[in-house]
Amino acid sequence: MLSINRLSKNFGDLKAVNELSFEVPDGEIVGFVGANGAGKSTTMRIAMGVLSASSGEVLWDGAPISRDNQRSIGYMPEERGLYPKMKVGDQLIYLARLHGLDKATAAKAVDHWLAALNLSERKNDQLQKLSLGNQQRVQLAAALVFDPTFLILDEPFSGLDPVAVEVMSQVLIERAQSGVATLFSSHQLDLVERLCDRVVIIREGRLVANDTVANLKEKGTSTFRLVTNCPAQTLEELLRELQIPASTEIGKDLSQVSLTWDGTKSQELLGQVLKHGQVLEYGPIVPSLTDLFKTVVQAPKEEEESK
Ligand SMILES: Nc1ncnc2c1ncn2[C@@H]1O[C@H](COP(=O)(O)OP(=O)(O)OP(=O)(O)O)[C@@H](O)[C@H]1O
Repeated sequence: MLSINRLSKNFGDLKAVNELSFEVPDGEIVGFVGANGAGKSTTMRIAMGVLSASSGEVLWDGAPISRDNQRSIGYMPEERGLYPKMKVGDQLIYLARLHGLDKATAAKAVDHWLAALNLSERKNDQLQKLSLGNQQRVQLAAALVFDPTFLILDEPFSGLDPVAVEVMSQVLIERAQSGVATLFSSHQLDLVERLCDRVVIIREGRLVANDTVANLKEKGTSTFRLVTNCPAQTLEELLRELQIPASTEIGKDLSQVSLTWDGTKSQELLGQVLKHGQVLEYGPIVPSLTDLFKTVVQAPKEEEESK
């Protein structure tokens, strides 16, 4: 398990990471989400020991980062970092050996990951001759080739075509199923929603949400929608009678009325509407992770609220 405990990082006056705490349990994929400059890469760099913290700590299975446990972490840095002129296969073997694999095991692992990421034919090409998307696949192979227990991936999906996204997604799901703890940052919230057990949202270095996608959606569901063929005038009378403040919209063909409201007296309204017509749609509007993210990121900050 990866534990981030009250981690802070200051760059001069800027608090890039501010008392941040969360965990990535074994076998879970945790999505790390935040606007540009929120502090995701800084947190990941500190976790990898590339950058020092101003305060707080990062623990890998209860221990601070060391040469030993660094070997069990697959890292894909934002700035990438492979050798452009080295052949794909050679650098993966080099990395696997660096992480302690013997020659034969390293060669086998490289062939396995190149095949899994559809790169076998590029094994003897220089990295720089590959397209950016394929270079990114090699970066993922580099993070995986020594069979890490943890994965820290900084925007692994950026710039990938849909096929590559699918390949990478499957790889991450399989790794999680075999017990690997994965933290990945991404701005592709549809992917985060699909892949992650848990989502950590940060804003200006601070934690604003740490929950399952399902729980976040449940908490963020505050709007109801009802569509009916009951006459608009009748519906408006019902709303007045029940004192429900709702916005109604009459369909283009005038045969349907839809309304959205905060869910007050939803059952009573449903019962009344059914006496006057058919209910064609009824229920809470479940927000997407993108909607929730916008709400969280655009919400007034606490200090502004308290002014
Ligand atoms: N070495 C540095 N020196 C000074 N400021 C830095 C340094 N590294 C990062 N920052 C600042 O820290 C803040 C957090 O940056 P960071 O790269 O962690 O954000 P991020 O969430 O990864 O953003 P993005 O989604 O754009 O990659 C930003 O304001 C950034 O400008």
